[in-house]
Amino acid sequence: MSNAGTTLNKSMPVSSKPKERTKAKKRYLKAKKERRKNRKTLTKSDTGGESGKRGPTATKALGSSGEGEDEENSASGSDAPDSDDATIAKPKEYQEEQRPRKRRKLDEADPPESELDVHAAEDDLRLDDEEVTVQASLLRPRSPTPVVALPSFPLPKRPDAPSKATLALQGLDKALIEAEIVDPSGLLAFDTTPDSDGGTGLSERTRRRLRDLGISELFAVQTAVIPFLLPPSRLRSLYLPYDPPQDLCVSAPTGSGKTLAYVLPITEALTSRIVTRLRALVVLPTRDLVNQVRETFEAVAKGRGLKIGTATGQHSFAHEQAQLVAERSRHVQGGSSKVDILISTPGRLIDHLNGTQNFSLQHLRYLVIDEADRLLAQSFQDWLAQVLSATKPPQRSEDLLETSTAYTSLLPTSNLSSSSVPHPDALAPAFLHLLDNVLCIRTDVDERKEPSCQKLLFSATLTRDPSKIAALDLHNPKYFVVQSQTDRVISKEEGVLNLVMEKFSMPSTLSEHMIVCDTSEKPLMLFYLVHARAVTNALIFTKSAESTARLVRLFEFFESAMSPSAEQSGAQIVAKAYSSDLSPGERKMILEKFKNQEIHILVCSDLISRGIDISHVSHVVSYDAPVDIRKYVHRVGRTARAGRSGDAWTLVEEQEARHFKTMLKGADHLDKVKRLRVSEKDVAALRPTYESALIQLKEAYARSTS
Ligand SMILES: Nc1ncnc2c1ncn2[C@@H]1O[C@H](COP(=O)(O)OP(=O)(O)OP(=O)(O)O)[C@@H](O)[C@H]1O
Repeated sequence: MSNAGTTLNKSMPVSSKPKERTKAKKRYLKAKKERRKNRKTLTKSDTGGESGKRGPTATKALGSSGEGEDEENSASGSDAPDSDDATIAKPKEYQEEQRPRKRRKLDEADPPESELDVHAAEDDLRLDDEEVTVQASLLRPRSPTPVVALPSFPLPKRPDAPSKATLALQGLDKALIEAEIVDPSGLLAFDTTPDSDGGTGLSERTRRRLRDLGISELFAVQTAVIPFLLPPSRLRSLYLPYDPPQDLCVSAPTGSGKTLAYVLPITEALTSRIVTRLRALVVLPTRDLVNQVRETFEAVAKGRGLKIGTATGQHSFAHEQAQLVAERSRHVQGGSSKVDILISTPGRLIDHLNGTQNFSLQHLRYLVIDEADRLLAQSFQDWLAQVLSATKPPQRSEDLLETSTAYTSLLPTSNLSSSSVPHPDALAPAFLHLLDNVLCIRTDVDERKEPSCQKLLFSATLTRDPSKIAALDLHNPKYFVVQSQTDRVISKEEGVLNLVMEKFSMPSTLSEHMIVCDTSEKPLMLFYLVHARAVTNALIFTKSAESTARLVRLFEFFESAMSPSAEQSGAQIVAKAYSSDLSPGERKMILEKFKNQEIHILVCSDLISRGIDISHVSHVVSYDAPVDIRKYVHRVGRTARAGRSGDAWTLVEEQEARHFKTMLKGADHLDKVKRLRVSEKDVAALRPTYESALIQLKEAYARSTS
């Protein structure tokens, strides 16, 4: 408004005779009023008062003064328009179009009614602008109530974007998200006093036994798992038909003590058993591991009277049957077992399930799947589904008759002899309803009895593959993830993500190196490591049994040429092959010799890359680089076990370097593997011997093929 006033002031200088002009204005206004009155009277008489029928054309014909009146009405508010003028109201856009430019400019500044009139007579009259402005502000309608600012709606608050970790955790199994992250440095020392178990959950007897074995503290994974598996003694019960136990998944680095984490609680829990039944089954991928775990069980359970058996195919099937089952002449519904604990490979286990009378898993309290990711990837005879179904009673029918036939129909026909005798005490609680000759009358309050089998999964590279995990049908599983926190304390989310993203934890005492070299130089690099870097007490991994045998022969030629006198004096470095080409007996003997340090270097395929625990292994060499991170983790994990230090070396061919580095990078591990550059100067002294050993090897192969 003030702007408009200023504009007027400049463009219309005030006249020298204001008084006479004011009178003239009054006269003009009066005349104008008269004219308007007359015109209205005329219009009414013309239209007979039907102003509503007037169109825009008629309105236009009224001339400029009429138009001004329209604006006057609109300015006075649309709520109570003068009835006549309202009828000729035109759309705003239309009015805008008709107005002269100058008028429009003033309108924009919201002129008062009186001002409009003044402009209508602008050619004749010059008004004092300020006077007009004051009048205008006085004429503007005012609200009877004080104007209060309306409360504004609060602006919608944008929620904080979820963190990357939260997004990555979406869709994961709830049990996995709620995993417990365990710090590997958390050791728990214990003593052998009878009054307190020191938080271990172990009996005085077990603690004393551990002391005898040279163990005085529990490792981190054991401090987490043992109390979980051994609740307070009053709650310990072998069968929990109405409250089946929570299953368990454990991911912990290699050499962190996972075996004792299940051997100790199983031994402790089964010590109180009265009748021998097959109550613990440990499944492992190889015979060597079965033998190793058996030794651990025997060491811990010494003097407890627990019977421990193995099934690996190392002995004849009939021999194993005789070792495992007591009653084989007639069918016993509850099964018959000579062992409390069975350690087996999956293949042989299936053989016994299908072919050994009275071999039953219905009493199973613990089902341990060690190296779980490897075993779950193994679909041999659908072993897992068969084992799981053997732990459960056959589908229960509401009709007793049906259930008993349902069960018998599942049994091999050879089992259904007329001498089949039910032994009520031999049946597991969840199987009791299957008794042929016991009439049970069900009521509505009967609760379903569940099998009490608790599944325990262990690995350093636990899978989170949902399809594999789903096949296990886990019951309310509890996850423990042991992860190195050397740099900083990691959050629970991070811990779970590391597991999901396969960023596996390695022993903190492990040093890792890689040598990138030409393929033809790999044997020379190995000899360099043995002679210049004192790499003995070592496991050397190759990609196949064939390359294992060839490398051992080359090594022998090289050593003989390198120090012929050492051979006679017995100071030579001894390398032997360990592969699937050897018989089980030979393998056992070689492994024993290596453990006794009569063999200094064991060249092997991935047959023993998992689980094997040989305490004095101080070096691991991947002669052929591993193709995936799991293989790498398990290979290098044969050293730096149980808190000891160790070195891992990987010989990477130039064309493999990119893949190897990408693999390590994907596991967030590239910076941990130091590159060792071996120059020609470093190997110069070894080269002539190496070349002569190569010639000898060629000749030896030529002889054997001719
Ligand atoms: N509390 C302990 N105190 C001392 N030594 C222990 C303890 N627990 C386990 N060990 C030893 O640590 C070594 C490694 O244990 P174990 O073989 O159970 O490791 P692991 O976690 O199963 O490794 P992998 O994943 O390679 O199979 C074994 O020699 C075992 O005897």
